[in-house]
Amino acid sequence: MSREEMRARLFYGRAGRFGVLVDGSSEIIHVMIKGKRLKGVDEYNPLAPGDWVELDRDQLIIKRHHRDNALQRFNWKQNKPQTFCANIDMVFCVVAAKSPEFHVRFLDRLLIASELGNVNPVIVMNKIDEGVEHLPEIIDLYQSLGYEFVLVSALQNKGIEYLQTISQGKIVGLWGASGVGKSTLLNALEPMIQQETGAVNRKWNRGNHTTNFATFLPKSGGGFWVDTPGMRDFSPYLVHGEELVHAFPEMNDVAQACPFHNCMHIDEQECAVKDAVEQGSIAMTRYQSYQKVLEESKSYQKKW
Ligand SMILES: Nc1nc2c(ncn2[C@@H]2O[C@H](COP(=O)(O)OP(=O)(O)OP(=O)(O)O)[C@@H](O)[C@H]2O)c(=O)[nH]1
Ligand SMILES: [Zn+2]
Repeated sequence: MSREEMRARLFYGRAGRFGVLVDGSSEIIHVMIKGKRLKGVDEYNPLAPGDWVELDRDQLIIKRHHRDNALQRFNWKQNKPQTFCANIDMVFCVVAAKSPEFHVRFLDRLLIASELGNVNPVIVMNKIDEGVEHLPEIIDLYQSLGYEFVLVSALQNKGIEYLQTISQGKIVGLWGASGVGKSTLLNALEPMIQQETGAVNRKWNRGNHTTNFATFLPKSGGGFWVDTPGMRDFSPYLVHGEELVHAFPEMNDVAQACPFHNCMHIDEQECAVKDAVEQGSIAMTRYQSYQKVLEESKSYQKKW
């Protein structure tokens, strides 16, 4: 790194202006990308909260550093991948027990995108005060896959301390469908943040991009919360169809036994994954999630 260049971390941004913290500094400065476009990056948003960037001596962003991980989806409106945040420690996949109605496929999509993005997911089921009696099988299934499944009520302050404990000092993303209670949860997790959240959002999320960007919010005791916009539909972004199987912990090993080494586990005559689904060792709902996500990715991928 030359003396003129500075490494900085991006905290928020929108409409071409980004709030960054330069290494060694404690004050956020507002900067832009040099020439408005980052070389070689063709994404809906070239930069996301959590990105490490390089600034030149005029404090213009000239480079995005390699990402260790990222939360992404495919943005159908823009026909491009969209990154919510990068370089985080874990993500809470937030679902609601009853309202909005719990959909196993939506949860799978959050998990798939977390796995594809190389971010460790924790399933957080909120609004358990509305009842979970219909859900024990679901909880069993996801626990058997190795996922942590935490039951909470943001409204009644249940399970909140546990979430605080497991996320102590970490950078934690929150994502989920619209209305599952992410904002309420964030306020329960971080009562001090309440006002600040509003202030940051008001300032940076004005206009018609309101629902599209994530923001880093400081946690008491170190680390950050990364609040993402509520989503109505959600498509994990697949660079190649082949990578999808790796997002399923229960399929990964089984797939090694498929006789065709390019097996996509869909139409092939012999397939270890399909056999496992028939035998019940892979849940049908999970396989259906696999099929759907693979199928829809074909419409934005030119070739496999
Ligand atoms: N019963 C119950 N309701 C809750 C709980 N947490 C949140 N809610 C309610 O759910 C509704 C949606 O909560 P929000 O926090 O706005 O949800 P959100 O996920 O941030 O929604 P978006 O802004 O659309 O992403 C509100 O009416 C909350 O009061 C809970 O633990 N129990
Ligand atoms: Zn197969």
